[in-house]
Formats: sequence, C-alpha cells, structure tokens
Amino acid sequence: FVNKQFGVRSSLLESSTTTTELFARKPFITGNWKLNPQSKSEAVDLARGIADSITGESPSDVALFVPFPYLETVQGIVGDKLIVGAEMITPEINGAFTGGVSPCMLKSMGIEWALAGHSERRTLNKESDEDINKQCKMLVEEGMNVVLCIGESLDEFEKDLVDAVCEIQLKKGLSEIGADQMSQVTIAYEPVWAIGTGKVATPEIAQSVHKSIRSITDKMYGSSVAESTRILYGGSVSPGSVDGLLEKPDIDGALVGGASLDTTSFGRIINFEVAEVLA
Ligand SMILES: O=C(CO)COP(=O)(O)O
Repeated sequence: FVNKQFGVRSSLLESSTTTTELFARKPFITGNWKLNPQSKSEAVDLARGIADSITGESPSDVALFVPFPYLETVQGIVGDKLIVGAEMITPEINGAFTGGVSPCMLKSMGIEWALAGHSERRTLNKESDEDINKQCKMLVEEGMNVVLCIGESLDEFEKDLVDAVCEIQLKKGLSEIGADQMSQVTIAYEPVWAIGTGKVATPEIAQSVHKSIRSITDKMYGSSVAESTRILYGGSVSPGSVDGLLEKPDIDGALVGGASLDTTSFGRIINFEVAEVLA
C-alpha cells in the first residue's frame, strides 16, 4: 500500500509519484458538530482529540464547524492545525436582529469560515435559496469563505430530480457571486436522505452528482473555476465509507456530522487512505 495523498508524507511516496498526480484539488475534510456536544468541557476534549489525530503535515485541509459559544475555545485549542468555522450566520451588518451573529463579528474573532444552506436550516428554519444567497454573498464580500450545502430530499431522489434540484440550489445560492469570488466558495453535496440515516450514497452515485455539479459550475463560471472548486460529499460519512468516496475524481472531501463527534472515527476520516483515484 502506497499512501499517495495530496501534499503529504513525502517519505511514503514513491519517488516517481507527485502528490498532484492523484488529487486535482487538495482534499478537504470538514466536521459539522451541529447542536453538540452538550458542554464546553466535552467540546474541549473533542477538539483536543481531533487536533491530536493530525500528526505532522496534514494530507488535507481540515475544518470544524462548531456552535458559536465554543468557537473561541476550540480555535485556541486547535491553533493553526485546522480551520474553525461557524455553522451559520445572520447576513446583516448590525441592528435589531435578536440572536443574530454577523460575519463581521466572526471576522473580528479570527473566524473566517461558515456553512450556509445546510438542509437542517433549510427545513427547520425555513431558510430559502434567497436567504442562503444573501448569506453567501455577505460572507464573500466580507472576505470570508463559505461552504454552500445543497442536496435533494428522498422524494426528489426517487423522482430522479437530483441534478435538477442541485442546479437550482447552486444557481440561486451563488447568484451575483462572481468568478473572482469563487475561490472563497466550497460546495457540499449532502443528499437529505443520507444525513444522519446511516445510508451513505454509494461512491458511484455521489460521483455522478459531483460531476454534474462541476459541469454546472463550468457553465456558470468557466472551466478554470470549475476545475479548482472543491466539492465535498456529506451524509453518513464514516471511517468505513470515506476511502471509497475519496477515490472518486470529483469528490474532493467530506462534510461529516455524527462521526465528527468521535475522535477515533473523525481521526480515521481525516487520515483517509486512497491508493489511486478512480475515473
Ligand atoms: O449533515 C451532515 C453534515 O453537515 C451529515 O451528517 P451525518 O454525517 O451525521 O450524516
């Protein structure tokens, strides 16, 4: 077994292999803690455990999206080893928005990343594509980075509407965001039926949707943006499924929910192993 991950462990690489031969884009492994863990002390333990699982030069970029109250603590623990981001923002500068947290506030704390469009916020908080677009635009305009989450429901999957739903969510979510701002955007494909269900999309299904998302991005922004934009898969990613997913050419990483709350599982996901990327 030869570990040929991007940017890593050159001592393990065959001398003739360059890391970029394997991955077109640097892999990006991200965790979304959602409404977890229940106490600051548990958050501290989890952040420490995850940071400890990154030894030496990381093969991937790694990010943790954590609840607002834990941001500063987690950031202090993980330092430069990984990115810490917010799970949502309120796209306003200031004013009468009780409970809101603005991009400016986050930036002033050194937080430069946030999720937008997670299916739980689309469903539970009734966020529309227009709301999500406002969030994405404000984040990029503030010089921050956004992971835009898109994905179809089970009903839409069964009706063969996957590509159509992703296209609409992508076009509306990224409306008025320019090609020059796309380096601040990561896309996460999260089929709703796969989130928290243990029913991970097969690598073949995920690859087919990721390829279609890349081709929509190409139509919107041209090939150089499409080829450099990272597209993550999310939905029941586990230590058992990550390697197969990351072997696919258009799957650039993972957005992990449940398994990011377990140090051993998330540590294994961060240190995923692929011997080759399969077309
Ligand atoms: O929603 C997710 C990440 O944003 C995925 O959650 P699970 O990994 O628990 O399915």
